[in-house]
Formats: sequence, C-alpha cells, structure tokens
Amino acid sequence: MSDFQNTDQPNRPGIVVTGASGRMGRMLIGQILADPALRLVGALERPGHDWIGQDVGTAMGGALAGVAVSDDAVGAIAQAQAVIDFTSPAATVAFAELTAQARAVHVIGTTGLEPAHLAALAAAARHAPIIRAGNMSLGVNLLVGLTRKVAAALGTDWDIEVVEAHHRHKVDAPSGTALMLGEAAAEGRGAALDDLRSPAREGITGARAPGSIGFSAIRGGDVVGEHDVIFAADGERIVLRHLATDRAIFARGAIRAAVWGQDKGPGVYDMHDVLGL
Ligand SMILES: NC(=O)C1=CN([C@@H]2O[C@H](COP(=O)(O)OP(=O)(O)OC[C@H]3O[C@@H](n4cnc5c(N)ncnc54)[C@H](O)[C@@H]3O)[C@@H](O)[C@H]2O)C=CC1
Ligand SMILES: O=C(O)C1=N[C@H](C(=O)O)C[C@H](O)C1
Repeated sequence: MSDFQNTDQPNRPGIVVTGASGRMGRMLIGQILADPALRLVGALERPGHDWIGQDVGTAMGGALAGVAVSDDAVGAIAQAQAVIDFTSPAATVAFAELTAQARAVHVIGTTGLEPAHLAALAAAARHAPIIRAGNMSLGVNLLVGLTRKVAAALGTDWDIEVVEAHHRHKVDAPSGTALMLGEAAAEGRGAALDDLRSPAREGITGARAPGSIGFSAIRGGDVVGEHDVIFAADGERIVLRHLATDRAIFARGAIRAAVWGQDKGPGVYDMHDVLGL
C-alpha cells in the first residue's frame, strides 16, 4: 500500500480503477486520492499503454500517488474490495470474472453493452455484487423516475423521443443514459423498450409508428453529456432535460456505489438502489 495516501483509517475500502488514463479513469483517481476515507490500491490500463509502470499520480501530472499503473488485472483485482470500471464492453466482461473471483464489488459505468455482455455480467453477479448504470449521476437517476411517471400519465397520442449529445470521442450510440431514459418511458407505458424502440431514421422512413420511442444522437466537440426526453402531442410538448457539465458527477456516483456495495451480497444493482430512489 502507498505511503503517499492517508493511512489513519484502517477500514477504508481498497479500490482499483480500470481505464486509468481515460476521461473517467482520471476523474475517479483524482477523487479517490483526495478522499481520506478511500484507498487507491490499483490503476489498470490496457497492455501496451504508455502509462504502464508509471506512478499514476505523476502520469496524471500531479503528486506521487504510490500506485504504479499496471496491466496485471489478476494481481491488482485480487487485492481490491471494489473495482470501478469505465472502459469497453469486452474489457468489462473480463474484469467482471476477476472481480467475482475476488468477491469484490464491481461498479460498472461502461456503456454499449450488448445482450451477450449482460449475460456474462449476470453470471459474474452470482458470486459478488455488480452495480451497473449507464449514468451514475444523481440528476439523471432522478430524471429516470420522472420520465417513467410522465410516460405513465400520458397516452400514446404523446410521441416520445430521446435526444442526446456527447463529445466527438464517444463510440456508442444511443448513449447508455438515453437507453435508461427510453427504458423508463417504455416501463411507464407498461412495455419493454425492445417492443417500442423505433429503428434509426434515414431516407423514406414512413410516418412515425404510434406509441414508438425514437432516439437521436449528436456527436461533437467536448460536450460532456446532454439528454432530452421529449413528449410531443398536437399543440403542446413537454421536455425533460439533463445537462452534464462536469464528469465529476459520474465519478462521485461511482465512488458512492463502491462504498455502498461493501456490505451487499451477490446480485446486480443499479444507482436507484445506491441512492435509495
Ligand atoms: N455510467 C456513467 O455514468 C458514464 C459512463 N461512461 C462510459 O464509460 C466508458 C469510458 O468512457 P471514457 O472514460 O470517456 O472513455 P476513454 O476512452 O477516455 O477511457 C477508456 C479507457 O479504458 C482503457 N481500456 C480499454 N481497454 C482496457 C483494458 N482491457 N484494460 C484496462 N484499460 C482499458 C482505455 O485505454 C482508456 O484509457 C464509456 O463506455 C462511456 O460511455 C462515461 C461517463 C459516465
Ligand atoms: O461517453 C460518455 O462520455 C458518457 N457516457 C454515458 C452514456 O453513454 O450515457 C454517460 C454520460 O452521458 C457520458
């Protein structure tokens, strides 16, 4: 363990952060190092990454953290009480197996997960808790509840569209948040999103299918994350909106989940469980 982090509190959960050099990895590591109630015990990057072997604090341009960035997931995760993971679907599935073996909490922010990835995570969650959400912020998780409520109150003469905007580097669409909001809207209508989801529009699409839920994605610049749920009827519209301006909100939620999960049994949880919503 590092001599550089506070050692006054013996029961601080030891946290491994995957994707250490990523936009979310850096944010998480910064928040963990700044919090005396937490301990950073590992920082993982993909094999071949130029941060491997460097101290993660200095690689981030700050003070020594006493934790070297590693590609040894087996060794790092074996020492962890929690793994916070914002990487890619394939990496997340591999980390889930190791985290389950270590009986540690796996907090998953990675989006773009397909049904096969989700099945692998469900298998891992038979051994240890997994807390997964396409968005870890308090605001979006509140918006999910509002979306479900508004969709339940309105009939199918109100068309539902989810519009999202993200930075130019984002690789998946619709965003994990947009899908959470779409699922909530479908639930409000007593259906599964798969049954209501409108295919991506291009060309002669025909008129909108009544009761369907559409998605549109904008990518550009450094947009952190913006989501609108539009309920459109003849003569009026309701727009529920969340604007993220700082990735700190996602990191705060993920760290809260890692701590919350410490006394939880195996299973899949989400931020509604963590936040008690
Ligand atoms: N649930 C939430 O609240 C949020 C979710 N996200 C999601 O988190 C994911 C990551 O987002 P960003 O940090 O913006 O991406 P990023 O591309 O900046 O970072 C991903 C990092 O993971 C690393 N990585 C990939 N494979 C790896 C492996 N096998 N082992 C270790 N490291 C590996 C990459 O080298 C990279 O540094 C995306 O799926 C994004 O949608 C992002 C923000 C909030
Ligand atoms: O990739 C991102 O940046 C984000 N991804 C999450 C998503 O897919 O919804 C959460 C947030 O919007 C930022």
